[in-house]
Amino acid sequence: MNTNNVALQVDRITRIFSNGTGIRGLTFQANSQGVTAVIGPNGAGKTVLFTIIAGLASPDSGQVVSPPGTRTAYCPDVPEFESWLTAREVVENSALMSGARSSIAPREALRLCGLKKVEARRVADFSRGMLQRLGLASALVLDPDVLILDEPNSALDPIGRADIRAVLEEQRKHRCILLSSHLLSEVEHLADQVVVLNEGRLVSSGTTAQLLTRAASPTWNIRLTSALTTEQTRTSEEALRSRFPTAHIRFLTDAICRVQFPSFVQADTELPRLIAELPAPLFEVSLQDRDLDAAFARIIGGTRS
Ligand SMILES: Nc1ncnc2c1ncn2[C@@H]1O[C@H](COP(=O)(O)OP(=O)(O)OP(=O)(O)O)[C@@H](O)[C@H]1O
Repeated sequence: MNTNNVALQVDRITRIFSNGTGIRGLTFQANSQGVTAVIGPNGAGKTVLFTIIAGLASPDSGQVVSPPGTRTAYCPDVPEFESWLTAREVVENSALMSGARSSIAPREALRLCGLKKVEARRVADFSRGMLQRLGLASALVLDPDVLILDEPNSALDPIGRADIRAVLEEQRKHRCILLSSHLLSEVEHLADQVVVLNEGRLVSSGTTAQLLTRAASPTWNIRLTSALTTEQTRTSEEALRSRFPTAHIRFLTDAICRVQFPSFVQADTELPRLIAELPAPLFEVSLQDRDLDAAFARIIGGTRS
């Protein structure tokens, strides 16, 4: 393994439960700085994978390799704490457990995670969102090289999500962050690398841009400056379909033509030619569904058994 920039090498990890579910032969690596997101539908195997990487469970086979001395912290989706402790005591205890001088002091971690005002409150009255913030604060003071966050924003309101995103944007510069999330817009903002699991298998991985390009069957709406007659849309559709046989071409209205190409590569060469052959001048061209949700649906849709 090239240890220079790699914090984590997940090597053919398999864990199968007696009911046949689990994870199978997962292999990927994560860099020392940056965010690797693991995404997948419910039951895909994200939590099983994370607990193995964190050393809380053992795989049936395969291994997780990290440089010697790597410190790992794992934060479950809704962490549990002793209910009689205050938020500050929880984070201070966590800092004590780290046994090392952390680069983030407890009070700073509480502030970063938006808990300064409630640091003296007992966690018994904390909401799920506040517990998620507290879980992250407790993990940060451990100063981990690998920070594993299982759905860190599942219980957060939009302000909470923005707060945590800002914390992770800063923390990604210092450590390897491994996170899972069903909020793909958050993943798209944060992740340098995305690993897609489905039914326990790795079905795709790469940068967000690579995933979007690979999974895409890109579609454009082409709006014309003037409306066509019914006869014009019919003959134009026929002519374009015979000139561009691999594209799906359909007039949605008398002034909007929808075109879908099998790949971006093909669209790069064919879309300008197709626009030049339309029977009226162009008003605008807009790319449809260019987000991770759409790519994810296509990746998962294409692998469901
Ligand atoms: N202790 C266990 N015993 C039996 N099956 C288990 C156990 N833990 C997990 N599984 C199964 O392994 C599969 C993966 O579960 P996991 O919790 O990792 O999914 P996930 O991707 O985290 O899902 P979600 O998005 O719903 O949190 C599921 O089918 C689950 O039922």
